[in-house]
Amino acid sequence: MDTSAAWTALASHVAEVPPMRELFEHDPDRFERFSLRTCGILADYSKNRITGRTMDLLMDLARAAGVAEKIDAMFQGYRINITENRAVLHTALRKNADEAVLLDGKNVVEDVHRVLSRMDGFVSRVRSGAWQGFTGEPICDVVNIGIGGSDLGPKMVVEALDFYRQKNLNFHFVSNIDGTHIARVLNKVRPETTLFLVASKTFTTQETLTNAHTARDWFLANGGTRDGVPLHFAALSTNEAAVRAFGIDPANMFEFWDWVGGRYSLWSAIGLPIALSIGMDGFRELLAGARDMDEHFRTAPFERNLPVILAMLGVWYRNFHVFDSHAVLPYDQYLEFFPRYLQQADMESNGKRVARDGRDVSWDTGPILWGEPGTNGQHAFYQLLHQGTTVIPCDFLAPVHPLHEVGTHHAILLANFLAQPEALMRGRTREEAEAELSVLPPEKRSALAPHKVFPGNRPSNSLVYDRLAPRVLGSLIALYEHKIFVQGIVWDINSFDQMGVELGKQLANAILPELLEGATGRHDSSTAGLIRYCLSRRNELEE
Ligand SMILES: O=P(O)(O)OC[C@H]1O[C@](O)(CO)[C@@H](O)[C@@H]1O
Repeated sequence: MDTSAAWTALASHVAEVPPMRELFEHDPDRFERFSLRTCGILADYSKNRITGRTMDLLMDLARAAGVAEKIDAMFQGYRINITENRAVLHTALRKNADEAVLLDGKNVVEDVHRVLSRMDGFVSRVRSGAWQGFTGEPICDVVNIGIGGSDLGPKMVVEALDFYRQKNLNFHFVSNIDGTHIARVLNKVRPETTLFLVASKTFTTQETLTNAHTARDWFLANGGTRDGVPLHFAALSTNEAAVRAFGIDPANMFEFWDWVGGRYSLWSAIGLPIALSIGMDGFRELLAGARDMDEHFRTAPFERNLPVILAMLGVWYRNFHVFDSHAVLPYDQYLEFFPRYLQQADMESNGKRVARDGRDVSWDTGPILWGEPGTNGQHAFYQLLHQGTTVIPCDFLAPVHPLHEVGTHHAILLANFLAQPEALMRGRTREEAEAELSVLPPEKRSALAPHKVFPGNRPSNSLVYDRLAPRVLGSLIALYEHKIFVQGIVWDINSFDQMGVELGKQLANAILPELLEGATGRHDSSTAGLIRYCLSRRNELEE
């Protein structure tokens, strides 16, 4: 890849791009040239270190990498997850019922809509109160037990769409094996009125099964009856045998399939908490928003294709400027968990060091993704964004309209949302800093001025939508999914496995019996020393 003509051209082009301040001064139409409106989102990418030529070269690279062919292959259900020999068909989860996607000759869209209608029935019974617990009371609390993709997606969306939540239902998400997590939730709910959703694609994940057992034990120890278990436990999974073995009736299981990656699963039965919260119509709107973005991604020319543009800008910074990290900064409190959700989507997908053919890559792959809602982040880490020695490309997101009516908050929020990218781009020169300090005596002025200089030329994208609603949220999530996909193609990695999470799990499984039995096995001196310390301190603390 890094020896291709497109790559080489980009490498020598880096030095040709003038600072953004200059580019804006010379081109009053820069916003029009480098912004795009699609699927309810206005994306302004003009505050990037790009010229028209940069974008041409980036699109050449996308073409050379075979992005168009790979998009087709994904949508058609080819087994592009080569290490697991699986299709990657989360896009089929948002197809209309009259569409078809064939996998091994079977139309998977029929399966998708069969499960959607089962979800529909369940959701309306729970929401209307027709679904009753073992004492005849309706459900008030839904506890989703899952981790990774079986937690982050539904949790992020339930929180993001809390405005639309049916208010007599409360949602809780338990993921961590740290017993504190489930204990704190169980303290807040009653067995009579709680519905547990055990969400796990594989139904073998240690954290989820341990938490699910704890929940069931708590249910039975607090008045719940064995006959009541089916009224309070449902499973969201691909693994019917394991669901049965756990003791959940398959009648209470909402199915999905191995062609849905965990981090792409919120559109499947894993989205049941979302549907319970906002209703099935709302869930279908979320799917429709993703479908809008799928269509845009599948059909728009690269030059007007938002996921491709954002992906290639990311490649520009990661590979040609060697920027390590990328910040996602929603100026929308409802999107509090969006960066955390994207961490799995992006870093589990593209945190790879081996190319599809098994050879080590000689180029950088996925960045570190992180972020926090604005304006909170401004008072924490923005100092580094503006004046640190490292450059961090940012995505700023904001709604034009809030979903509340409290005072002037939204104008203040938007002012900050608009000012931060401007400040990052413009910076402040030494002359400007000195001019601001003109009231000071010259020696004080020159001592202080360097500290007030902002280098500027720091890139960002601004994404604006009308107001956070299921449809636009669906589009936003799918936008990032496809961005990640395109980058994986350019980096020639398999974005759909996650083997990097295995080794730690295996070693933890080896250490667990040592902790339980109080013995230390064969480890390096550091790990052995830590195990010995924990064992002896534990004994001392328990005495
Ligand atoms: O849904 P499951 O099978 O419990 O897996 C949970 C998570 O664990 C992983 O396999 C590894 O962390 C993720 O990819 C997945 O989302």
